[in-house]
Amino acid sequence: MKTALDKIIDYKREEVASLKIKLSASTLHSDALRRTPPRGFAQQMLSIAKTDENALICEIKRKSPSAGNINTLKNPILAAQSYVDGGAACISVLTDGPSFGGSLEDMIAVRDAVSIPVLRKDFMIDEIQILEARAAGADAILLIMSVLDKEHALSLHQCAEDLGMSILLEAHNEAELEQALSLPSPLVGVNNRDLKRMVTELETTERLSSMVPTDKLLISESGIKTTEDIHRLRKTGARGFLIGESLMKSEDIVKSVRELRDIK
Ligand SMILES: O=P(O)(O)OC[C@@H](O)[C@@H](O)c1c[nH]c2ccccc12
Repeated sequence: MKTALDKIIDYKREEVASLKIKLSASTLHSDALRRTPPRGFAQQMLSIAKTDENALICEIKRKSPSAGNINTLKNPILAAQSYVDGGAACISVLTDGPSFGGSLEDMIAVRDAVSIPVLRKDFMIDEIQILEARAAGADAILLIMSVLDKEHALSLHQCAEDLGMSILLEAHNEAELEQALSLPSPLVGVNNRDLKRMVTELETTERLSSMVPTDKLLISESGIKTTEDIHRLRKTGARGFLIGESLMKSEDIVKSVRELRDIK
């Protein structure tokens, strides 16, 4: 049986095919090169982590296959500004439409409104999506190891790096983490959510953390709700945290971000 993730990748292939009909890679490439250089996403994460503080990637997320509707969010800029005011290191914007209700326009609006680095969060399977991301201003992309073999991951990594972008590598199990660690990017995310089974367990970061060497930044992703969660995850050495749903549902986003950032 096809998992939700398989279905997403099926329609991503169609999206990529129609993007290639609509826009040529060379046009997107020159648009991407004409942009001012990316803001240093990795640099920002690493410099905060070095001070032993929590480097938060706060996410704009309208809905998801696991949670359903999260926040219909008329204006993603307001949430993004609250993330900045609360002390987020960086912002992630989900741009997938069918499953997450996002769009590239959301990312563009947020990137224009803030001065911290912004990640375009989508399911990257082709270089053209990376060119499109940079042409739209994105500073960083996510590469999900469970949908890419090593060679494919390496070529997408190279493409992003050539454009000066940062790369967040995502793993959910030992084999995926091994693959992520073989790539140059220092940003290694462990997703607590199993995208195939849609189960979220903070134990995932606890189990995998010992594999991550000290020259990489361990970023715990998904299912983080409370300061207790962060306190618990810090014991694994994680200093980066990717948080979406709980912040999108918060009544006072600035306060929530600040609390999650300050807890030790
Ligand atoms: O909303 P949460 O549980 O705080 O999770 C945020 C983020 O980790 C999650 O959106 C995510 C992590 N990796 C992904 C890959 C695709 C889509 C979504 C994701």
